[in-house]
Amino acid sequence: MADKIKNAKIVFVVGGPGSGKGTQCEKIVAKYGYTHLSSGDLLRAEVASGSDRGKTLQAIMQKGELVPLDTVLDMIKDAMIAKADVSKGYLIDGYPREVKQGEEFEKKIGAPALLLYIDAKGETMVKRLMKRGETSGRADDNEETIKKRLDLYYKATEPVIAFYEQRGIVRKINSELPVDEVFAIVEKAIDELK
Ligand SMILES: Nc1nc2c(ncn2[C@@H]2O[C@H](COP(=O)(O)OP(=O)(O)OP(=O)(O)O)[C@@H](O)[C@H]2O)c(=O)[nH]1
Ligand SMILES: Nc1ccn([C@@H]2O[C@H](COP(=O)(O)OP(=O)(O)O)[C@@H](O)[C@H]2O)c(=O)n1
Ligand SMILES: [Mg+2]
Repeated sequence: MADKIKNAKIVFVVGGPGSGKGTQCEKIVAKYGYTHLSSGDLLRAEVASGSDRGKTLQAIMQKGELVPLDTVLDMIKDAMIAKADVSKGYLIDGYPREVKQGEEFEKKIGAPALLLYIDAKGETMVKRLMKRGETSGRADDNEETIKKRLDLYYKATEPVIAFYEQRGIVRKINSELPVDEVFAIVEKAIDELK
């Protein structure tokens, strides 16, 4: 089954909480028709299903901690296979969260062609998430959990960027700019892929 996705273009979208990953992915989908898979959204869907597994996940996410690697990877892989026949490429949003997650993804699925590094200042991310929290209904968009997510991002996820920089596939995107200006930079990076 995994053979089907071996030749697909894979783009990792990495950045801190609230940096704007989801916002840019939506725009990429609209222009390029890629399949957007947000690992956070997949996990939230499992929570919403009310399953036992969802209950365990909810407790972890509420604390801003990382869900076990195999759980997330299996969900992403299943979702990729489900879209294999129609997909022009995949946006893997919010994964890998740590270097080990990237290594396992490559073992089980394949190598990314590009890593979009969505970069905003810590204070900007906190501000955006506090604002989003007014309406998002996300249990983790509160001050305490945001701080933990941010700490974990700097500790565990930033090394992912350094890891893929050695391969020359990282494109750093300044997401302090207005959304459309950010997207103009994103477009250049995606166009280079073709
Ligand atoms: N000014 C500005 N605001 C943005 C930009 N991108 C996103 N935002 C705002 O920041 C908030 C967070 O954006 P998301 O796209 O949900 O961020 P994310 O990186 O997917 O966040 P997580 O799902 O928490 O990982 C949203 O409410 C957006 O309105 C941007 O480029 N510029
Ligand atoms: N690869 C992933 C993605 C999300 N998660 C969990 O899901 C939560 C929300 O992820 P997200 O990508 O939607 O949001 P941010 O934390 O990036 O803002 C994280 O804080 C983690 O608890 C995870 O453990 N592993
Ligand atoms: Mg998101």
